[in-house]
Amino acid sequence: MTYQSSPTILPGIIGNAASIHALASQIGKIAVTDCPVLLKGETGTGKELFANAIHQLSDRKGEMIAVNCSAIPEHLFESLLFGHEKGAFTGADKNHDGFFAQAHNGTLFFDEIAELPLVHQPKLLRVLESKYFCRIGSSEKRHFTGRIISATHQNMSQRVKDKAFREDLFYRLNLFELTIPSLAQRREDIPLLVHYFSKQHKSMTFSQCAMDLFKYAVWPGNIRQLKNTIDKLVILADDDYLSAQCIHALSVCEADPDVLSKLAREIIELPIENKIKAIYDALVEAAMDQSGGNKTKAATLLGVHRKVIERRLHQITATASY
Ligand SMILES: Nc1ncnc2c1ncn2[C@@H]1O[C@H](COP(=O)(O)OP(=O)(O)OP(=O)(O)O)[C@@H](O)[C@H]1O
Repeated sequence: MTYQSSPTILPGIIGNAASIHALASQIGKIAVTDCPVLLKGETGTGKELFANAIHQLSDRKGEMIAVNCSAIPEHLFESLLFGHEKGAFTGADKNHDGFFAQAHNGTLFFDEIAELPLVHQPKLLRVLESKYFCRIGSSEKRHFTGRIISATHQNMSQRVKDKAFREDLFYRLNLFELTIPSLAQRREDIPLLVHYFSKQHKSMTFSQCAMDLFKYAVWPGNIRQLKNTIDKLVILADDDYLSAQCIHALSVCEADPDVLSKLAREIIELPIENKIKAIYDALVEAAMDQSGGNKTKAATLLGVHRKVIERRLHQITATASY
């Protein structure tokens, strides 16, 4: 199964699912404004990549500064965000720009925003409302010119209900709230992504069964997990052809137990004239997969002449290449 190109729908983002097109269209309109954006989505769905795309499409001259809110040491919070003056505290031996200054005319990306400790939330709110901040040890007001994008995999409304997140800050951050779909919600993009990630190492061919396995596997880590799986598979592969059997042997991903019923459902939904062809193709692909790509062995498995397999594979390849 080969693909000639991987549609880049936004800078660095691969996808062709309707949900991703809808998101890209919204982002095209939002990116050019100064409005804060809250990106929601499961881990590994690409929230940071989308934040980057928004930054790049915004034409902002400054950099995007990414801050992981769950990893900021409590005692360094103010110094890291606001910066400090030389001599402001023991160890402050020179002036230091914090994240607000570093994101001058750029974007300040707060990853894992739900993890921002309650005690620090009013400090962030104050900058968002006033657009000004002061370095520690100075009363000079500095203008914050960056744009705020934040991201979370948590249910923010629930965090607000639980009093773990301030409601006023939440409403400041989520002027635009965008949800990145999970991989399970955009399974049709899996072949594109598999091809894109494998091509970063070398050109590989995947059997249809291998693709079906990826398409219906369980991906709790979403695109990050898919990428890591493909990286591992391509590095460990003995040649440039990967069958479902090789993937099973390396046990790199967990198959969805419902895979057969999902495939059957897809075939059932096809128009009547395509049903038999789809079953026939699936059988040829399965036989090729089981025989490790050997046409003679695949023909023996199906009880047909080798030429039947060759003809069918030729037709499948002609329609699958795009
Ligand atoms: N649509 C995509 N096209 C290409 N690569 C993608 C896409 N989405 C995600 N990735 C890749 O998947 C990995 C995870 O993406 P990213 O770090 O942006 O996810 P995240 O949602 O921010 O994760 P977390 O919630 O764990 O911080 C990265 O290697 C990224 O390049």
